[in-house]
Amino acid sequence: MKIKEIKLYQLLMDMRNPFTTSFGTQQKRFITIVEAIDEDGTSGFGECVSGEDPLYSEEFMDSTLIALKKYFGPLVIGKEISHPDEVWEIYKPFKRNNMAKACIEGAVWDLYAKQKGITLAEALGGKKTSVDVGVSLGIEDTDEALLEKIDEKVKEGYKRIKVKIKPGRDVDMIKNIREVYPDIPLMVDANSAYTLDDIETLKALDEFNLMMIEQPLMAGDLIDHAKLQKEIKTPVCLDESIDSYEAAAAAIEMGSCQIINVKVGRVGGLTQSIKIHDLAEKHNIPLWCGGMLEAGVGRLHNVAITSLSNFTLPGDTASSSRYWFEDIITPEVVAENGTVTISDKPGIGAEVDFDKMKQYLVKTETITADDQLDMIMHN
Ligand SMILES: O=C(O)CCC(=O)c1ccccc1C(=O)O
Ligand SMILES: [Mg+2]
Repeated sequence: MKIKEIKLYQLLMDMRNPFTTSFGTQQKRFITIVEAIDEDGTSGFGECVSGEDPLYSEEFMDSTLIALKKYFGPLVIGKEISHPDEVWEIYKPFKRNNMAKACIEGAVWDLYAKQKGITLAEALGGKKTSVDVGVSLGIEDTDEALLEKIDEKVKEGYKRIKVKIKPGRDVDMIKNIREVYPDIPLMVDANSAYTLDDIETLKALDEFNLMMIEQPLMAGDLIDHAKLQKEIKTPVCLDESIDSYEAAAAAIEMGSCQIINVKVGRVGGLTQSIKIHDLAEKHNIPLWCGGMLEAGVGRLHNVAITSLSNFTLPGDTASSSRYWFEDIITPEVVAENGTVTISDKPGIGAEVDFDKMKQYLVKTETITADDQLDMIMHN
């Protein structure tokens, strides 16, 4: 394939429910959709998952938009690409900016699958035809309000419930949940809100038969996570800390976690996700696919990567309707009884609906062969 043009659609979508984590509360989501158009007219789609502000990681929507326009778009336009793995190689000299890299790479993967007439899941080497999913619930003002949400999601059949915690909204809250639901598959996500000084709190959480504690400490603190994992029996799951294949390898070797949450954008794309998948499988580290409040395109990429064999735990890819009044794809992602069926249509398996997208569109940018790489450094 040879990409002729890349279109970036920046969207602003209202969320159906406010979502609160230890970072704060959000009610709107900025999203960038990438369309990579091949010489033969086929389009592949990707979605940039960076946050609006650099709270989850260093990337944010304005930074990724610049990175896409200035580097990662021009770097692939007009190049003969025979396999999507080559995109990571092309981007290699350019450090980090993983979410920006991943969304174009994802569009190239979709394009590749469409040209081969196979599903994205098949192109990635996935064998499953459906995937199990759970749901991630934000912090609520009261435990009663959270219990109501849990009740709703348990009834909808989600395969596990994840609740966000932060200092002051942790042990008592989990105790109250466990009193009502002693047996549901339950886990917590701290988004790095604790340090080892909070070890007593984290040890107290060890008593509630949680599936895992996700990212209790700061990203980068692989050593402290290893120390923590030695002190508790609940598996530590890493999210923010696993920002590359190398970080995954280090975390596994040091015993910093027993479970990894793979987010395609965070690790730099689908090729890197597969590499982490294969390594984790070899080391008996189960995986699940995390979410970044994605619109439909990102949601379908998550479903596709979850089709790989070592994604054995339910992920965060809940139904489109949990997040959006109307998603931008047809059909939307639907979890029925906690299971999403993978479409057998080529690529991501649904149409990007430009009419639906119009209502959210803030701006469109087009990158063409005229947009040469503009750098101070020269080879
Ligand atoms: O439902 C989702 O998309 C996942 C929600 C979620 O937990 C999350 C949302 C935004 C940023 C980080 C996280 C996280 O997994 O830590
Ligand atoms: Mg997380």
